[in-house]
Amino acid sequence: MEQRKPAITYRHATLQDADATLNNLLDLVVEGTWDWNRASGEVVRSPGWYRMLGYEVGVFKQDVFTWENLIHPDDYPRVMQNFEQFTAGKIDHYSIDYRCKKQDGHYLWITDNAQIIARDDEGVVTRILGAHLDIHERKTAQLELFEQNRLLRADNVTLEKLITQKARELENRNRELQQKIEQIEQISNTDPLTQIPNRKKFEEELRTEKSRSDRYGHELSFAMFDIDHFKNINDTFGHETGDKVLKKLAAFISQNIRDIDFFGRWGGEEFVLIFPDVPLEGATACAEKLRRLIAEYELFPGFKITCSFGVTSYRTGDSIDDIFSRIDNALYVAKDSGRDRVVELHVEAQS
Ligand SMILES: Nc1nc2c(ncn2[C@@H]2O[C@H](COP(=O)(O)OP(=O)(O)OP(=O)(O)O)[C@@H](O)[C@H]2O)c(=O)[nH]1
Repeated sequence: MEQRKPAITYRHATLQDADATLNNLLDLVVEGTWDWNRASGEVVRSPGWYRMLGYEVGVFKQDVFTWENLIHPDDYPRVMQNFEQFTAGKIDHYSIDYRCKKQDGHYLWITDNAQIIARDDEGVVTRILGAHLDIHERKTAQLELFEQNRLLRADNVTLEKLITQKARELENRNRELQQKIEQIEQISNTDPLTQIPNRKKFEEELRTEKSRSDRYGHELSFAMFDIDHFKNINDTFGHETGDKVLKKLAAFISQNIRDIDFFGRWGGEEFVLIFPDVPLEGATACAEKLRRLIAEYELFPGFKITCSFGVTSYRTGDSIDDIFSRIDNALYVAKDSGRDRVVELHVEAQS
């Protein structure tokens, strides 16, 4: 039978060119190669070998200890035994899965394949070529499956128990997710400076209370207040002090309202209050109490502020714009008539 000649794919003018082709091809088709030479004691490793484990190329000494130090301690005896049997000619093939330490400290499952390519006159191995392949995903999936099968087969673990365990894990995961969702919701509803509800949350709350009032015919009132001459505070003491004033005031108001009242920051130096189940007169009295408390409160030693309030109540069929137009007018009148006062605007006053 005629012998098939190997096809000659490459012709190189120099050995250097041939080396370059070989190295580039190796880097393309195998993830990491190694080449052990007994005479020099060196192990030459390809760039892919370093990259697979996340190390900078060439960072290690080119000796066998580098390799031995990276093998997972649980796999080490098995790998060494296999390697010795291979070099002693007791097994024909060297192909073994084990874990190698990556730069980030985690371990990567690899398959290590090797071939003896030179022996001396006495038959002692003098050169071995090998290649590492990343099998991490496949191996970890396989091990998890083995573990589940093992648990299933174990006398004390029934399928039912395994399902219960998985269900519990899922429950914990769901609880964590729920907590994350609540945290995100909390952040999106809170004013970052004062840590009280923001305008978005206020508008949501307003819609809810409006529907509740429509449904049950409950009274519903609102107040908006604004710090007097706040611009002067910023201009005189600086923006940072202005921020501290806003924070202190927000905390102070929060402590002086009922739990069911809603208090939020509308924006800038304006704040809003919702008084569910309270008629206009009640809201005005509450605003008056707050106005007085603020005027008496020393935010910093010797430092006081005043606020102007606009108050109105809800009339069935009012739109949010109607409510705001009234409350804005009331606040405008409070400012225009000298500040540090509460002005209420009856529904009839608008109609
Ligand atoms: N420090 C600080 N200042 C703010 C913030 N938001 C708005 N301001 C300032 O609040 C000031 C509001 O000024 P004006 O609207 O003129 O009102 P005012 O000086 O309080 O005067 P009246 O309301 O008429 O009594 C502006 O100088 C804004 O820059 C904030 O978050 N921090």
